[in-house]
Amino acid sequence: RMSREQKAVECARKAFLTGRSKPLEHRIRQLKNLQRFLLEREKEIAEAIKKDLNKSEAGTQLYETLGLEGEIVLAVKKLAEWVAPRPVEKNLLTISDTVYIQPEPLGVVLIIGAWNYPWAVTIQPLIGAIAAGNAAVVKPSEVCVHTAKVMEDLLPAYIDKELYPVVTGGVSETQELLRQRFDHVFYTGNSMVGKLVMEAAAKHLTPITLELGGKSPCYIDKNCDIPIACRRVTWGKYSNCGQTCIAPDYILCEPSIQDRVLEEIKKSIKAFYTEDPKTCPDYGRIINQRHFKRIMAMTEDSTIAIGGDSDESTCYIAPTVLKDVQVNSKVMQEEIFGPLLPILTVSGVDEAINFINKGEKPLALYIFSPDDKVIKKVIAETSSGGVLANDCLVHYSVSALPFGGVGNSGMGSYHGKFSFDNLSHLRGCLIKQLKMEGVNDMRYPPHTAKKLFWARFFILKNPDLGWLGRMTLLAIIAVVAAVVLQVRGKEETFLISTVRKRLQWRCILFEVEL
Ligand SMILES: NC(=O)C1=CN([C@@H]2O[C@H](COP(=O)(O)OP(=O)(O)OC[C@H]3O[C@@H](n4cnc5c(N)ncnc54)[C@H](O)[C@@H]3O)[C@@H](O)[C@H]2O)C=CC1
Ligand SMILES: CCCCCCCCCCCC(=O)O
Repeated sequence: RMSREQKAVECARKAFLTGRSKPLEHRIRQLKNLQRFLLEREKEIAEAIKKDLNKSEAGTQLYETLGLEGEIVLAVKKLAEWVAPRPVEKNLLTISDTVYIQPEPLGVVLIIGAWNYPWAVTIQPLIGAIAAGNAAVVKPSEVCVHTAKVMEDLLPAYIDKELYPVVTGGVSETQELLRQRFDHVFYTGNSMVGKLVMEAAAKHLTPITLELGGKSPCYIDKNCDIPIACRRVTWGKYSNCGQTCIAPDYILCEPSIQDRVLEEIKKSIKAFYTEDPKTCPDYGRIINQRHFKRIMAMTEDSTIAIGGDSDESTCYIAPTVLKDVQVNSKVMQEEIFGPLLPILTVSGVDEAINFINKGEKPLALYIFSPDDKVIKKVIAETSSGGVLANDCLVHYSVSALPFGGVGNSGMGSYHGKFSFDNLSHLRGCLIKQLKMEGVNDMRYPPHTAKKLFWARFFILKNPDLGWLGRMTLLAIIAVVAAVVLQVRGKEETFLISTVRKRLQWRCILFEVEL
């Protein structure tokens, strides 16, 4: 008997094979339906996420649905351009051919979402999958019980439910899905499960995108405007109660500014979340007791400088800052994913860079400095999924930037056109005419030194030399063609003149293209 997961995949595959996901009009209609869903179901979305994560309605819009709407609007506007053939530069050998990249759908994509921004990380890949003409099986995180239910119950009323089925469930259902054959798996979540996803996908040689996490460092230079830096870091850290994949995980700064940093973070916490964050509607909760216990255990061997209060029954942990934290302390052993902000002191930017480079490549890296040289030095001497100077999180909202990790923080990227390209096959296409066979002589056996000489010339020369360069080169081609063709009779002389004329035409066409 087929499992529910198998049935969903088979249904999506069957729908994909009808070809209806491919026409541009279909993709745009589905994207607009998705946008309508976000607007018409705003209330249900907000209520569910309030129950799951204690997010306020404004917070849900600001951090989740606004970004999704922006991505839909962009995809609808740009889709005709994205799906169109992309002409590429040619070498002399292919100068008279049509050479281009044709993006084509991959097939059926599996989207496995995480719980922390359950709409953003589940629907954003779906936007890419629809735009690229794929079918997609959507698996929201079971950890956000109410949100998963809204997705399962309401989404099918808006978008093609056969092409884009929602499958809910936990670990065993996800494992059952992963046993099926997909054309791409897009996973968001922790690195440990990321490895299991990769292993399962390897069995079918299925390409994957892994949007993972890690410890994103934040270096604060002693010369920067500390109140402003700390305000931005406080926002980046405590939004969604620290449960953000790109939250600054820890601060690196010189000992001389640690107290000022503490003072300013304290002021910002108060300004954002009042004296009593527990009663503030903009301050979230830890997703469940397992994570609550995990986070609280991290504070055990460090000094709490700010916050530290907690309430297990409501999964509340106050915005907390730990000072003079040691490298081997518990809080530095794994991604915190909660409202703890450790400060580690370093002697300066060089030590900060060494420290960062000893760890895994992070998803985000933050530098606060007024000095462009310091910023550029950190960028040049480190690696991370994304890097931000003098702010936190906002790179996530720029559709023109690829969002994704590197090394331990993931592979592949998305947002805007990157989502489209990631979930498309970029097919290389070359269309040649059956004429001008003489030009090909240099590649046919018997191979000789002379033919090789001309092959080198034709293959290695890049005709992107401007108008004059191209004219000269095209003239040379005509001469070369004459040599290679080894003119032997009237018939072939005619051929040469045809080649020459054709090349001249090409030349004129090039100018028109310009
Ligand atoms: N790079 C990015 O865009 C993002 C990364 N993250 C990262 O995700 C992590 C937090 O999410 P998680 O707690 O992992 O979310 P989670 O517990 O919701 O798991 C994510 C998905 O994996 C599935 N899953 C869990 N265990 C599994 C198993 N053994 N086999 C197969 N599937 C399984 C779940 O059903 C769920 O759909 C953090 O490390 C965070 O940094 C979170 C959001 C965005
Ligand atoms: C107005 C600025 C909005 C900034 C948006 C930040 C959203 C962060 C979402 C991070 C992704 C994740 O952790 O799932």
